[in-house]
Amino acid sequence: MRTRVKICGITRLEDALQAVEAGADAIGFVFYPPSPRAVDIETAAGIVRSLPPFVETVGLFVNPDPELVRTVIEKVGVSLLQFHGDEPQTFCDQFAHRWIKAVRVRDMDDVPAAFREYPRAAGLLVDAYDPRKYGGTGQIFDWSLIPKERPRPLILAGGLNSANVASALAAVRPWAVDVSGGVELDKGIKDASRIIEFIKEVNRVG
Ligand SMILES: O=C(O)c1ccccc1NCC(=O)[C@H](O)[C@H](O)COP(=O)(O)O
Repeated sequence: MRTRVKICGITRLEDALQAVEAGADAIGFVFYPPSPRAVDIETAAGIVRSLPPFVETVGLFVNPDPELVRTVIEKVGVSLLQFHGDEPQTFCDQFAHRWIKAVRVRDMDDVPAAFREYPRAAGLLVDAYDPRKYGGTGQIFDWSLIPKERPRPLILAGGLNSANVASALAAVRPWAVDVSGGVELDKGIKDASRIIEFIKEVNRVG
């Protein structure tokens, strides 16, 4: 099975179109104002409306006000929600919309515990733990902490780039990979050649 690719932290139409052209399956928008990759609703809506069909569009939130999530669903039209904070399952499940949950991995039980805690999540995104940041850290973590046993799809994130993604795929065998900093020129500004190299490398390994 081909490994899916999500390019996260999109703030510009040209980056979204280049990601799709390069073969990205999903693009992510950060609706978390403290992030240097935060995007406003009007910009994200304009990007989503310009995309071809069959591209997953992901709205990322960190401990959001539910009203913000509803506004993003209604005005941007994202196809999937990503909760990247401390949201419990009851919170994530209130929007009648498909969602995934991010877990920042520090020890062996974090992933099994999250699969138990979020049985209604469409998948689990595993990311590096940093006490100062919820995500977009640019750091890899110890992939041996991810169990082989997974009841639902697992998405690997955290410090991935074209130089390390082959080892990551060999070690983890995830359903999908998620990258942000590894394909950027600057925060929120993607680099077409890095996106192309990254996706080429994922497809080479499979
Ligand atoms: O990207 C951010 O700034 C961000 C801020 C707060 C929570 C999540 C955030 N990004 C989440 C993502 O999905 C990133 O793609 C993921 O953390 C990996 O980022 P990177 O290590 O830079 O590839």
